[in-house]
Amino acid sequence: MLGAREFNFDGLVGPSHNYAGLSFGNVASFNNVRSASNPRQAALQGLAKMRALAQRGFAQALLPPQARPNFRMLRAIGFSGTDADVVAQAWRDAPVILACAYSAAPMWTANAATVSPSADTLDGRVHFTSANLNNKLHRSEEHRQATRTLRAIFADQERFVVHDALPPTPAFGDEGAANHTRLAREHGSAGVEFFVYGRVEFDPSAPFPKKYPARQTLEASQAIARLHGLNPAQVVFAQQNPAVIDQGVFHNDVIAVGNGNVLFYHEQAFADEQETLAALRVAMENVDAGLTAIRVDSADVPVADAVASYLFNSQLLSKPDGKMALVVPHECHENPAVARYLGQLTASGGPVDELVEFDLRQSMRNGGGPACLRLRVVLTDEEARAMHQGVIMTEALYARLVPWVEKHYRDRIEPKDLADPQLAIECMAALEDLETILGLPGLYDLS
Ligand SMILES: N=C(N)NCCC[C@H](NC(=O)CCC(=O)O)C(=O)O
Repeated sequence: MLGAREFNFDGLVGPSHNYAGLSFGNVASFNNVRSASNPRQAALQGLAKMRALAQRGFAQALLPPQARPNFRMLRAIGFSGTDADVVAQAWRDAPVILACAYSAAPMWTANAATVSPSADTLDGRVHFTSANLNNKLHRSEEHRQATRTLRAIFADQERFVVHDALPPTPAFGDEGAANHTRLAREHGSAGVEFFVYGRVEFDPSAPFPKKYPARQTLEASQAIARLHGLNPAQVVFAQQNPAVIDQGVFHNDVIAVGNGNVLFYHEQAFADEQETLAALRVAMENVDAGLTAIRVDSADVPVADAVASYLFNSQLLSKPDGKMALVVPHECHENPAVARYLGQLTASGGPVDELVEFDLRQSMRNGGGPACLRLRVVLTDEEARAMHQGVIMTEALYARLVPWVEKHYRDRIEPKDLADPQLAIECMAALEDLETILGLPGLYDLS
C-alpha cells in the first residue's frame, strides 16, 4: 500500500448557497440567518482553495453540488402541481421548509460520508458510508445523491464499496467524516480510525449536551466500523465533551484535526482527555506508530475563540519534506489569541511548520471552514487510476469551472429570492452543464 496519497474532495458550492439559519447548534449559521449570500463568490472562493492546493502538488478533487430545490422532498410533504406551483405554495405555507429544500449544504463534504482506506479494511477495498445527517431536515436527504455521486466516481466494485446511509433514526445519527479521524504512520500504512461521538442512544447514564443537539451517536460510529470491516484493535471510540457542543462545537472537526501520526486538539475536546489519548496510543502501537499529540490549552485559545476562528477546522496536510502545513481560514489571522498561538506553533520546531490561509468567508458564515469543505480519501496509485478522473482538480478543469460559475451563479440571494421560480430553473441548468464538464452524464436524477 505504499505510494498511497490522500485526496481531498472539496465540495463545489452549489448555485443556491444562502443563509437560512437552519443549523441549531451551529453558531455561525444562526448568527447569519437571513443575510444576503453571494453564491458566485462562494463557489469561486472554494475553487481558489482547490486550485491553490492542487498547484502545490496536493491530490485534489471535487464532489459536485446537489440538485436544488429538492422537489422530491417538497412533493413528498404535499406540495403539488408544476415546479413553479410547488415553489409558490412552499413559499406561502412553509418558507423555512422551502429554504431547507434549497440548502447548498452538500458543499460541506466532510459530512458526505465516512471513508476507510483499503489498508484498514478486512476485504482490502476502500469503504464509504454516506452519512444520513438526520439531525437536520435540510441535510437529511443529502445521502441519496451523495451515494449516487460516490458510486459514479468510485464505480469499480473490486476496489471500492459505497454503503447506503445508516437507518435514518436518532439512534444512528451520523455526520460522516466530521467526527472521524484517521491516524497512521503514513497514508499508505495501516491506520487507526478514531470515531468521536456526541451521545449514546442506549446508555442513559452517558453524558449529553443540554443546550444544543449532539448529532453523532456511538451506535452510528460502531455500525460504520462494522460495515467497513475495521480491525477492533485499530479503532478508538471516544466521547466528545458535551460542554463544548453546548458552546457551538457541533462536530468534532470544530475542535480537533488529525493527520499522519499527529492529533491537533483543544484540551476541552473530549469528555475524558487522558483516557482518549491512552486509547489512541495503544491503538497506534498496534499499527507500529507513535502518537504525536499537540494540545492547545484554554489559556492560550479559549473555546469561544476556537469556534469563532475555526482554528481546528483546518486541514493538516503532509508535505513531501515530512513536515505538515495547516490550512486555515482567514478568520484565524484576525483573532488575536489564535494568531498568536499559530505563530508559536509554526516556530516551535514541531511537525507543523507552515500556515496556508484562504478567504472562505461565504462558507464560514454558515459554519463551514476549510476542513468542512473537504472529504479525505486515501487511495493507492492503482485506486486513484480506477476512480473517475473527471473530478480531479487540474488547471484545465479550473479553467472550465470558473466561467461555468460566472455563467450560472447569482451574486446575491436574499430569503425572498427563494420564491423566484426562475432560481430553480437556473440551478437545474447549471447542473446539466456540470454533468458534461465533469464527464458524469446521468449524475443527477433530474426526472
Ligand atoms: N463541521 C463540518 N464538518 N461541517 C460544517 C457543516 C455546516 C452546516 N451548516 C449549515 O447547514 C447551515 C445552513 C443554513 O443555515 O442555511 C451544518 O451545520 O451542518
